[in-house]
Amino acid sequence: MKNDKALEIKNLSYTALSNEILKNISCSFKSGLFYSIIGPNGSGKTTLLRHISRNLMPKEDVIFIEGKDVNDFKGTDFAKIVSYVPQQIDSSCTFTAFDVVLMGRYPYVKRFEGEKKKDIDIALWAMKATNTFNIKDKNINLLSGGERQRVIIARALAQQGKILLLDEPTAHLDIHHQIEIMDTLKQLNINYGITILCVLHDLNTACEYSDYVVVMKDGNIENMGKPQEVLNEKLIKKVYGIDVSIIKNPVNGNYHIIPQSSFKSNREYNCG
Ligand SMILES: Nc1ncnc2c1ncn2[C@@H]1O[C@H](COP(=O)(O)OP(=O)(O)OP(=O)(O)O)[C@@H](O)[C@H]1O
Repeated sequence: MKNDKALEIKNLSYTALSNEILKNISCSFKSGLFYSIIGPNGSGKTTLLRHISRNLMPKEDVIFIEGKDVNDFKGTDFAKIVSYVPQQIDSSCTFTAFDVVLMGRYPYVKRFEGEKKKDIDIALWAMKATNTFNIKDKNINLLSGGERQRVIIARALAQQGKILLLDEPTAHLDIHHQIEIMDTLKQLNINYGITILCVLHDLNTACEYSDYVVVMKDGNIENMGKPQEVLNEKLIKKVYGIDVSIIKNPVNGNYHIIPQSSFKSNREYNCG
């Protein structure tokens, strides 16, 4: 149901090797909305996603999915709700792209039964949605970084979770595929009501696609809210230490952030 709490975090802290990486984080995410998690390198974004996805098991009574402690889910039940696209992809296997996407169906496949036609159809749908259908028979090792990234996103889609976590999903992609993947994620968010939490570095992409942004700094949530309400010059200076100008995107009227570099090129550009 739209705007119900899909996910709630209460006082999440995490220390590793004496580093306090997450500092008493509390926040909640409404169902069916698109959230971007932004912040400087090392601010704790990946560590936060790894806790939500149970890659780092949180303590009890800290992270709740639809009101239930994530510790209380069986593995396959959790995987039917939450899918995770990590930043680093293990490509040491020798499977085809299609095999990898079909693995996303593992929570639904009963032991000794194998995949059914429905699983295969959903895997093929996920490949079409991510524009990877044409490379379905290729060995995953032979794909480019961007192609592999799209296959991994397809695998997460095939899992059909209500909550999709993505860690820099466009990091290896060219500009065409960046837009294609972000548009696909937004369509899934709108058409299927999937709640999306997506770590992004590009502030303008975050502005374009997100209902809310979560701004992290030094293991804390510095601010959380609608992009145009949160991402002002003062906050960006505080969090990233840079000056920016904010204008209206002349094409669609959206908020657009322009970083101010102190470097001035001698080259002349004819911008016609
Ligand atoms: N297991 C660990 N042991 C020690 N330090 C860690 C561990 N995992 C993460 N860190 C540190 O915690 C901090 C936050 O890391 P994290 O990967 O969550 O940041 P991030 O915001 O995702 O960064 P980036 O934008 O560079 O991907 C970093 O300083 C990192 O070195």
